[in-house]
Amino acid sequence: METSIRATGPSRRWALPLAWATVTALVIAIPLTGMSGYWVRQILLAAVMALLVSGLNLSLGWAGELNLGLPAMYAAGAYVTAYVAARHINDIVLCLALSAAAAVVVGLLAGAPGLRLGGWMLAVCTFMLVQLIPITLQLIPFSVLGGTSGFTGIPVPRVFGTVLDANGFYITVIVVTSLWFAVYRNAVCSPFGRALLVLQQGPVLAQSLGLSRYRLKLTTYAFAAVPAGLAGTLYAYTDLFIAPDSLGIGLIMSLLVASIVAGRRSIYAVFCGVAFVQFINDRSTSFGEYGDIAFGAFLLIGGLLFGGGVAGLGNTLVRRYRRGRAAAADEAATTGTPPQIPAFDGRDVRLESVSKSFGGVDALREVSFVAPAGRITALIGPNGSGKTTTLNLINGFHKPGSGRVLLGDDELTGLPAERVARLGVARTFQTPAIPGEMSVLDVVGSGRIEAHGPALLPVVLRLPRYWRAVARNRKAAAGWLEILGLGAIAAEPAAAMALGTRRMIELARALCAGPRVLLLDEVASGLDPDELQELAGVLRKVRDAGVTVVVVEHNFSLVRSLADHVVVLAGGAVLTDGDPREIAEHPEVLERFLGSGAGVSGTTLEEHPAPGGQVVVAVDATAATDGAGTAERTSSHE
Ligand SMILES: Nc1ncnc2c1ncn2[C@@H]1O[C@H](COP(=O)(O)OP(=O)(O)OP(=O)(O)O)[C@@H](O)[C@H]1O
Repeated sequence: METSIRATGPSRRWALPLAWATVTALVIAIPLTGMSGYWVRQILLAAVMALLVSGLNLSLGWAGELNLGLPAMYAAGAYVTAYVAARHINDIVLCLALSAAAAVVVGLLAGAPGLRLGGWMLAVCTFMLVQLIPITLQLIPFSVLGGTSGFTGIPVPRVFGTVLDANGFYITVIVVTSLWFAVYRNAVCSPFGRALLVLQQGPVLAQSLGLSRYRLKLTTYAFAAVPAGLAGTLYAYTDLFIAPDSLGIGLIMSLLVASIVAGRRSIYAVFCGVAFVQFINDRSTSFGEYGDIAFGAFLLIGGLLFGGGVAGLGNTLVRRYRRGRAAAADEAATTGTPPQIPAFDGRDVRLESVSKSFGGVDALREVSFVAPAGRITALIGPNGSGKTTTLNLINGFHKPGSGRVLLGDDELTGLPAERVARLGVARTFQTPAIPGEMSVLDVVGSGRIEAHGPALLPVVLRLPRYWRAVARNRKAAAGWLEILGLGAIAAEPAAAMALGTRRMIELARALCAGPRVLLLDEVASGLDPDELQELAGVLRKVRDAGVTVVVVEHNFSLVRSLADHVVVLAGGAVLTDGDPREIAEHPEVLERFLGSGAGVSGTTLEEHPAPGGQVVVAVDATAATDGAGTAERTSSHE
C-alpha cells in the first residue's frame, strides 16, 4: 500500500514497473538455462494458479466476501477458449478477451444476488455454482463440450495467425500473468483499494463517505473474475485438454491455502503461496487420498496462526524500516506555514416536524429547527434525548417516520446515506471509525475518494488523470493535517493512534471532503485541554470559511465559547433553542440538566471542564429546596 506522505515523483513512479519488468524478463529467460520440461511446466501451472489466487484475494481479502465460485469462472474461461479455438477462430488474444468476459458474466450471475444478500449467502450461491459445473456439462450435447469426460482436440495456440511453439506459449503465459499482476497491484494500491479498506471497516463509514457498498463490492467481484477467465484460457492451451474434475471444490481448497500462506491481501507474495501449494500437491501423492485432509487441516491451523501470511510479515518489516525515514521526511515537510482554509459553500439544514421511533421508543417527536449556513449549531441535551438520532436523520442513516429534512432547498428525507454524503454532508462518529492498515494521510484522503477519486480504468493503467487526481488529493489531505497540527504523523498507522488523535483524524477526513455541512458527534470527548483549544480554533475557522457545523456536545464550556446557536433536546423533543447565553440562563434547561429531583430553580449556570474530560456543572442554588448552599453535580460524558 502507498502510505507515505512523500510525493511520488516521476523517478519513483518508474522504479516499481522497472523492477517488475526485470523480474518478468528473468522468468522468461528461465527455459534458456536448460531447465527440464518438468520445471517449466510447474512454472506455467504456478502462473495459472497465481492468477486464480489473485482473484480470490480481490474478493476475499479486499472486498471481504468469500467467493467460492472461482472454479466456475475458471471453467467458463477454459470452455470458451476450447470451443472458440477448436470450432471457430484459434487466436490466443481473442480467447483471452472472450474468456475474461465470460468469467465476468458467470461471476455476476452468481454474485449479484449473493452480494445483495451479503455474508454467507454469497459463499452459498457461489458454492452452488461450482456444483453446477458437472450438471451443466451433462446437459450440453457431448459433441459440443465433451461432457464430463473432458474437452479434447484443442489446437495449439496461435497469435494473429502465427503458431505459438512451446517457448512462445511460455512467454505468453508469463507476460499475461505479469501484466495482470501490474493491473491488480495498481488497482489495490490506489484510492480504489483504500475505498475497499474503508468498506471493511464497516458499511456505516463507507456510506458516510458517499461510497456505495453494493456497487463497490460488485465492481470488485467482477474485477476478480477477470484473472479467473484469463487462467481458464491459459489452462486450456497448456494441455490442449480440459479435465472437468480439476475444476471442482478441491481447486478452491488449494486456492484458499495459497491465499492464507501468501496473505489474503497480498500481491507479489501470491507466488510464495502458490509455490507452497504446488510443493504440497507434489508431495501429497505420497499421502494418496489423505492430501485433501492435509489441506483441510492446514486451512484450520493456517487461518488461526498466519493472520497476514508472508505478505503480512514482509509489510511489518518494511514498515519498521520505513518509519524512521518517513519521520525525518515528514519533519521537514511540517516546518512550513499551514495552508489557508479553502472557502466552503455551506447550506442551511432544516428539520420540519421530524419524528422517529424505534419499536416502541419515541426517539424524536416533532423536532423542528434550522441550523443556519455558515454557523455553528450545538445540539445539547441529557443522555438519550435524541441528539445522535438527529444527526443520523440528517445524514441519512435513519429515515424519519414523519416530517422533512432539507439541505438548502434540496430534500434529503429518505435519501440513502451515500447520496446525502455526495450532496455535501460529512460527519464524525461518537466512536471514531478508522480503518486498519491505513496511514493517517490515507485515512484523511479517503474523505475525497468518492467525489475526487479517479475511475478504475485510469487507476489500473496509471493514466495522467490518475496521477493528477492523486497529487490533488494528497495535497488536500496533507493540507488538512497541517491545519489540524497532525502533519508529523501523516505516515503513521491511523488506527493505532490515541482516542483524541483519532477524533482529530476523523475531523480532518470530514473536512477534506469539502463539505457543505459538517456533523460532529461528541468530537471533543477524549481531547486534552490543548487539543480542545486547537479544535475550537479550527471549528471557528471552518465556520468562518462557510461550513454549516452541527455539533452534538456535552461540554458546555466548549458549546458556550463556540456555538452561535444552541438547540436543547429533552425526551426526543426540542425544549428550547437560542444563543448560548439565553440557553445558559434558561430555567427549564437548568432543571432538566440537573434533574427535577434536585429541586433546583437555578439562577445562573457556571460550568468548567474537570480533569478527565468531565463537565462539572455548578449551580448557584440558593433557592434550592434542600437548603444547601451550592449544589455540584457531575455528568460524565466519556
Ligand atoms: N437504533 C436504535 N434502536 C433502538 N433504539 C434506539 C436506536 N437509536 C437510538 N435509540 C433510542 O433512541 C433514544 C435516543 O437515542 P440517541 O442515541 O439519539 O440519544 P443521545 O441524546 O444521542 O444520547 P447520548 O448522549 O447518550 O449519546 C434512546 O432512547 C435510544 O435508546
